[in-house]
Amino acid sequence: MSKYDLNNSKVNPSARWNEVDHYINSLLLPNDKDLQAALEANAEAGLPSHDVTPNQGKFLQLLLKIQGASRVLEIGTLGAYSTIWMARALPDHGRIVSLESEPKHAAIAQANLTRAGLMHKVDLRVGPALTSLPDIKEEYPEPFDLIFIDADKPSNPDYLRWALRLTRPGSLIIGDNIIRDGEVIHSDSEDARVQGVRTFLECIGDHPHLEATALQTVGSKGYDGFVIARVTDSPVTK
Ligand SMILES: C[S@@+](CC[C@H](N)C(=O)[O-])C[C@H]1O[C@@H](n2cnc3c(N)ncnc32)[C@H](O)[C@@H]1O
Repeated sequence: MSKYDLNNSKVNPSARWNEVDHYINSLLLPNDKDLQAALEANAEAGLPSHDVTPNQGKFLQLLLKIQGASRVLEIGTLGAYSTIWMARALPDHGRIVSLESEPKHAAIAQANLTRAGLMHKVDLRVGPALTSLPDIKEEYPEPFDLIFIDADKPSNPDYLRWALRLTRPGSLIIGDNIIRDGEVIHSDSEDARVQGVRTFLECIGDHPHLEATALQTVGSKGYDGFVIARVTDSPVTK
């Protein structure tokens, strides 16, 4: 019997998800020393391993390229692993603004971005995102092409309100970690992160100018998923 036989109750399916991620990555992803160095520096500094997986980073990078994005906003930098993936997809004049509340995380992020030669494309702001966002609106009058929301989940409904102010028809808004091991379906959850994600998804679903879907994912970081919403110029029929 294969060790991956899911009918075998002794098998942990996450081992299979992990190995499939490794298989996919070995075939499709670049062997990038700066991305690897960023993960190593994050671990050495004791940062939580809450960065996107390599194949998710590549997915974000492809979305930026498909979107032709040159102005990107990220809420939740951590050690800038996702920032590096996205900054690599920007044109020469492109810019990614990344918001991080923890000074220690931001310092590691800055070192990782500097090592990767990307600091000239990144505006890294330290402080609670809800404090930084009004300044961003003042300083960046042009709408963002893509916003990646990946910080404290209870604030996701507020981040969505800001994202709608900072985008234009055609912009993409992406939210990470919205499945949460399936906990998202529990309306009576006492987890503020689950409730934040549920309200976020409900606001997206109710908004007349957002067309969206959410995908469940499995992989080396377990069972989770993301939502992708596109801002529309005319109301969406749902
Ligand atoms: C999931 S991690 C981000 C991972 C990163 N996007 C990546 O994939 O490499 C979330 C980050 O958001 C930061 N964060 C939490 N609350 C925040 C807030 N109110 N404002 C800004 N950043 C916040 C945390 O300190 C943490 O570094």
